[in-house]
Amino acid sequence: MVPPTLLSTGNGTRVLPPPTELVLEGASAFKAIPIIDLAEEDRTLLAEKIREACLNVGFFYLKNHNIPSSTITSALSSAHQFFGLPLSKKTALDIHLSPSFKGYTALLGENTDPANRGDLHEGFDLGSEQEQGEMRGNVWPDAASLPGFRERVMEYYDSVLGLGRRLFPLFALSLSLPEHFFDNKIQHPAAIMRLLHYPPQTGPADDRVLGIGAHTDYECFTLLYQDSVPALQVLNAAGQWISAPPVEGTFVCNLGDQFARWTNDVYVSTVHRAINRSGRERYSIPFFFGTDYDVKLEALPSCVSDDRPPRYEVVTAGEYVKGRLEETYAHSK
Ligand SMILES: O=C(O)CCC(=O)C(=O)O
Ligand SMILES: [Fe+2]
Repeated sequence: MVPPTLLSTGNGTRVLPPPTELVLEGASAFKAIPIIDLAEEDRTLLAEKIREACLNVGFFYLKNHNIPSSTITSALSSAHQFFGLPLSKKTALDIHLSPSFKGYTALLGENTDPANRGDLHEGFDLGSEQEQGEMRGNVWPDAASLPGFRERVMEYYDSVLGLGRRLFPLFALSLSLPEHFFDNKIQHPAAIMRLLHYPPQTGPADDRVLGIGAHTDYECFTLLYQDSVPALQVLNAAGQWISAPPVEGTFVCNLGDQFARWTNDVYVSTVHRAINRSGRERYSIPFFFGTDYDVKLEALPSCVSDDRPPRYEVVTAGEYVKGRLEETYAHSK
């Protein structure tokens, strides 16, 4: 683990040293996922805890996130209702019909790990209704089938978007950047949210069919709400799958590949998967927080040093995610 890292400026203010000095090159065989308490009032300490989790694990639970439990319960029950619709109503919204990758993915319709045969979940993807970019364009079940669905789901979307916006200044501090560094890059974020349903997997295990195959996420970070059914596992540097079970009152936050590129691999985008062997239906709601479409993912100044030159070609955030989505859905076209 990383030793205490606070530097004193002599006038009482504390500044975190450049994160490049602390990189362990993915050497962490973590055994558990840390919990970060957003009620912590010392922002430097909070940023330091986030930094440690980002350098070593790439995953953390967030507690005291201030999203009302009624908003969460209502989004979860909307997911139950949506997946309970007749298959024809769901396939009418097939994600393959949408140029912006919004809508329904059937069981085995997605294959997150190319070595696998398809993922054992069904999903419903949606994005911002305000965003003006190329990825705009939600599709919805007709209001008569699911009255209030759109409103309830968008209320949840807006709340989690707000939580994501609160995290960016903390990520900035954790990277020794000015607190408001990301503000002008998340004006119209193309954040994608998914409702997911994992039926229980029974019978003999086929390692090529999992709830969701081993993968990393594409955006900056993901805020995942999982119901009370465990399934999520996170890969540590020793090649062990570490469980990330539901912890009441928390979201799981994990870093994605946009952040790994931006931080020049100083922060880790950790491989994870989900397998539902609980015997119960499982529902989860990942929210993938990417930046504005045109933001260039150029190695951040605090993440480059003589020993650590930029590792990635510069691309825009939007093109990067679009390319990854095209690959994901290509197999089932
Ligand atoms: O449902 C989960 O626990 C994980 C979902 C996930 O990893 C994803 O959708 O990228
Ligand atoms: Fe994921």
